[in-house]
Amino acid sequence: MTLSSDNLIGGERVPGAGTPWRAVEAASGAALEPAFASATAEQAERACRHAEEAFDAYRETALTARAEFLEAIARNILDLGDDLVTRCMAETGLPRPRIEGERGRTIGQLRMFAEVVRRGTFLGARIDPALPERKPLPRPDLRLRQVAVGPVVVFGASNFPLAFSVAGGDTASALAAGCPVIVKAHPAHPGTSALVGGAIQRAVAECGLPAGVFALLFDDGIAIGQQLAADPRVAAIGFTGSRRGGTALMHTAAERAVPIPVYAEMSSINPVVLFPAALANRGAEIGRAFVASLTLGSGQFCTNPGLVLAVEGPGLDAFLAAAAEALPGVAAATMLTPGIHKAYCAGVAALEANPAVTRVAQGQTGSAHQGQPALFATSAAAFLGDHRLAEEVFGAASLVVRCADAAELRAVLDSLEGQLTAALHMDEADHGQARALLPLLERRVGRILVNGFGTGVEVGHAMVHGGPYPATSDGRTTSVGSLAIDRFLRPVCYQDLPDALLPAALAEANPLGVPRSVDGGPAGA
Ligand SMILES: NC(=O)C1=CN([C@@H]2O[C@H](COP(=O)(O)OP(=O)(O)OC[C@H]3O[C@@H](n4cnc5c(N)ncnc54)[C@H](OP(=O)(O)O)[C@@H]3O)[C@@H](O)[C@H]2O)C=CC1
Ligand SMILES: O=C(O)CCC(=O)C(=O)O
Repeated sequence: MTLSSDNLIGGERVPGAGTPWRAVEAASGAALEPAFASATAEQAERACRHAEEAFDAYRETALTARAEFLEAIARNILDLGDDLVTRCMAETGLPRPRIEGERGRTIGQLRMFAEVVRRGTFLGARIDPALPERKPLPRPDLRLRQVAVGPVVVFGASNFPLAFSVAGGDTASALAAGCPVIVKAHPAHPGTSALVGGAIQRAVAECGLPAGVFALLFDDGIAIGQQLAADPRVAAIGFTGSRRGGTALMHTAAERAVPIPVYAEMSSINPVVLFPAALANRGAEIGRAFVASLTLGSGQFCTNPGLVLAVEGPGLDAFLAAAAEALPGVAAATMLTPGIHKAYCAGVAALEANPAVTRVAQGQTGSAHQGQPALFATSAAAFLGDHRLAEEVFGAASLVVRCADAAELRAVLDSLEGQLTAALHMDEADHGQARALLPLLERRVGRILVNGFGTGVEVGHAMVHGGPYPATSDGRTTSVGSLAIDRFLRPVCYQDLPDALLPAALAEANPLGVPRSVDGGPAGA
């Protein structure tokens, strides 16, 4: 399969301009063909214009047609076959099972959103029928539905080249909502992005949709992303990446003449709380499971367990001893980009240099592009006195905080910024202590899980992959699961519109057969 390096705009392949750049093979640092050229400002402008032109027609597509479009994207991605897998492996250094698994997740996610669209629940149709005889004032006929917000810009993530990238959760949920999508490809995997972008562009044509429904733009700098974020036709942004990148986009979006929402998933250290009974009963077992989660995918997950909290005692000692025994057996693994590798090494070096921190164990050393796993420990007092210890080290490094008692452990949790997840390791005898922490955890995190680790987010209807700032820019939302569609919808109320003028979802006969509430309850109740 020939790999095109063109931008995809308005149904066409459009070569970029300027100095060519190439993807880097993660394992060797060698340049990969073909050369990519960044989109021009005019091309980004054109993508926005096409998206705006496509918006009204696309947002009113029949629900079945939109669902079939999402399914066609899934099918076309699968049809890319091994070309997609091998290119993705080369660009990211991630192993085949991971890429194949991520492809399955991406396809499953698109199909889940197809089902969400078919059901029509996301339209949130509500009817308060007119009460003309009501005293002292009659009530008008009120009907509400959710409508798509407008063109959405998606920034592909470096660490999930499929599931959080060109056809990932942000794109799938925005398309499901009825929003055209413009993707700014991540320069760490442009070939993967080109292949997946082509699959979406083909699906647009096969389904007879307006060509502006999808665009893919390449850039190895921030100019195109900033331009897109500032474009008045763009209505919302989806982003997964660094805190610096996410907050820069938040600022751009807030400073526009018409500010728009940015849904950025950024940094998280995902506290793991080890309760006393669980530690006493199976501290060593938890230590081994923790090392497996810490080092999965070279730790390059925003859900990676970067902080462990426990009260001092023999159980914690057993946990640390088991982790210290397991970690040296773990090989160093290729990291996604030289930049991410460098940032990881700098984060580990800062922990090494901190006099209040001791190194518990290290994994094996590797090549110049591989990250060496590392586990550190510190006291609660030191952690509370040094905010740098709470910063994310993106990769397979974690910090154990030894607490004198439950009150100190609570104080450490209370000091944390917003997080994606908190993992609690507990046995039945720990329930009382865990219950006491739940209200605090609810304030800090998006997902609380028991006897597991946060890596490997399930794509479903009850999933929350979000959390208070800086885990995300808007803690009211999730970027994974069917609720992610709500980010790209807004409610419109129709008051006293004649039936003939109402959108089909709200017409009296309910021709779409979508679920609707009447007077706040189920229709017909
Ligand atoms: N929490 C998480 O899930 C993740 C966190 N990270 C963190 O991010 C670090 C860097 O990784 P990376 O994936 O490159 O993340 P970045 O946030 O640096 O980049 C993500 C995307 O946003 C773009 N971007 C970055 N800054 C801006 C800006 N100011 N204006 C417009 N666009 C911008 C990038 O463009 P370009 O690259 O072309 O400059 C890229 O397309 C990692 O070391 C890690 O700490 C990374 C991945 C996931
Ligand atoms: O753990 C996962 O499955 C998802 C992690 C994630 O969203 C990320 O690393 O950006």
